[in-house]
Formats: sequence, C-alpha cells, structure tokens
Amino acid sequence: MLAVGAWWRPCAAEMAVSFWNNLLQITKNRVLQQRGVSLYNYTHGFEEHVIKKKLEQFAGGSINLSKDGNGIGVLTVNNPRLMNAFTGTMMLELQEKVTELENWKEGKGLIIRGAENTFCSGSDLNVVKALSSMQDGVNTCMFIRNTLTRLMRLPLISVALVQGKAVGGGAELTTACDFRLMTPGSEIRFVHKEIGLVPGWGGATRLVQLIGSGNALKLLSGALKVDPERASVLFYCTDDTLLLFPPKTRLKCTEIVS
Ligand SMILES: CC[C@@H](C(=O)O)C(=O)SCCNC(=O)CCNC(=O)[C@H](O)C(C)(C)COP(=O)(O)OP(=O)(O)OC[C@H]1O[C@@H](n2cnc3c(N)ncnc32)[C@H](O)[C@@H]1OP(=O)(O)O
Repeated sequence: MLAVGAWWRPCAAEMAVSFWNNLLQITKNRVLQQRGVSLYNYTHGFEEHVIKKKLEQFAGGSINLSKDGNGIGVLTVNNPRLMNAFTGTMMLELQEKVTELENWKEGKGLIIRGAENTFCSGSDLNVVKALSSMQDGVNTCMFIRNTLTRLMRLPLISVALVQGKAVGGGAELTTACDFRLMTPGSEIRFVHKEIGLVPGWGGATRLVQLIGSGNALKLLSGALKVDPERASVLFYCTDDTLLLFPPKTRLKCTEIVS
C-alpha cells in the first residue's frame, strides 16, 4: 500500500503543480486582458464621447509624464495656480498618460506627484460648477473612475508622493496608488462633505479597502485632516521619506518602485 501510495504521491504532486501553474497563467491572462478594460461603458449609460467633448472646453494645466531608463515613471499633476486642480483637459491628459503607461513594457514603478510642492486639490471647481447637470456629473465621474481604475491595474508599483495638500479628488487620487508617501506638514483630506459632494472619483470605495469601513467613515463624514502621523496609525501611509513595512523592513520610495 505504502509503495503504491509512494508511487501515487509524486504523480499527484506533479498534477497539483501543473494545475496551479495553469491556473496562475489563466489568472495572469485574465488580469492582462482586464488591464485596458474600463469599469463603465455604454451599458451603464456612460457617454464617453459626449463628456470628452465637454471636458475639452475647460483648458488649463497639464499632466506630465517622464520615464527613465530604470523603468521609473514620474507623473506630475501640473496646475499650481489652482493648487493642481484638474481642469477638463487635464482629465483627458490623465487618460492619455495611463494608456501610455499601459503600453510601457519596461515600466516597473510610478511616482505620482503635484507641481510646486503641493499634491492636488481635486476637480477644478469651475469645471464642477459648469458641468453641474446630473448627466454631466455622472459622466465626468465615470470618466475619471475608469481612468483611475486602469491606473490601479497598471503592472507598476505606484507611489503617491504627497507634499502640501491632497484634498477632494486629490485625496481620492492617493487611494488609487499602491503606496502613499507623505512629507512632513502634508495633509490628505476628503473635503467633499464640506461642499455637499460625495467622492466622485471612486475614492470612498478604495478608502474602505485601505483602512476599513469604520476609519473610512470617520475620515469622510468628518472631512478629517490626515497628516503623516495619523496616516501611519491608520496604516494608510508612511512618514516622511520612508515606507514602513511590517517591522524591520524599511525602504526608500525610489527603492520600492525600482
Ligand atoms: C466630485 C468632485 C470632487 C471630486 O473630484 O471627487 C472634487 O474634487 S471637487 C473639489 C474639491 N476640492 C476642494 O474643494 C479644494 C478647494 N481648495 C481649497 O480648499 C484650498 O485651495 C486648499 C487646497 C486647501 C489650499 O488652500 P490655500 O493654500 O489657502 O490656497 P488658496 O485657497 O488660496 O488657493 C490658491 C488658488 O487656487 C484656487 N484653487 C484651489 N483649489 C481649487 C479647486 N479645486 N478648483 C478651483 N480653484 C482652486 C483658489 O481658488 C485660489 O485661486 P485664487 O483665489 O484665484 O488665487
């Protein structure tokens, strides 16, 4: 019996290894296929071509992407006059840059930052006011959520480098990254309730996944300021220049993405 058992065992082990390898490959293919697929499409009432035409009318700022030979990309939200608020054309440019990153075969890591030492103050409120119809609001949020979902699915390790303020949609943008790195004095704040809005960029869902529903509800319902100290307690972020892993492992930002 033992002999048979022994003979049978290696065969079973080989079959198990082959099964898991196949499953892994299928999953990997599915993830790769998923990468470019968006959350929302016409079946959800999403009119991408309509909202893109409207967003084009709100120009200003830019989304800059630099890629180095080590596979590290730096994406800069650049509209410092308005605390790096997203104009309509910046939302379109973000989608273009995510498509570029999806096709960057040498990419390993991505650092997302704001120009002039502040992160991002969300949507340009002038755009929010102008696109105030329900359909325009829904279309704009679906557009951004599609882009941020694709950003999250990039096969890159992403770090939100938070200097200064990340508020509103800017706070939501940090939740679409694998890690958040905050410099001393910086803050992340979901200010939406103060202007009668709900997080439109998908940040509430991601926040619950990051820090749990209780903590997420506190931050959202209280529009609480998250500084590096509070963030590291919430396991949502790290302090100044280091990413804190479970005890004993400490790496610098560039090390983590390279
Ligand atoms: C669904 C929409 C939602 C989302 O996308 O989920 C949003 O994001 S809506 C936008 C939410 N964001 C805000 O409400 C932030 C508004 N801004 C601020 O609270 C403050 O500017 C700040 C980010 C805390 C910085 O304050 P401070 O350092 O004092 O700078 P100022 O307030 O003087 O700002 C300088 C300049 O920039 C303009 N500004 C800043 N943020 C925006 C913005 N989001 N939209 C448009 N303009 C913005 C601000 O008005 C100042 O302009 P001037 O007065 O002309 O100098």
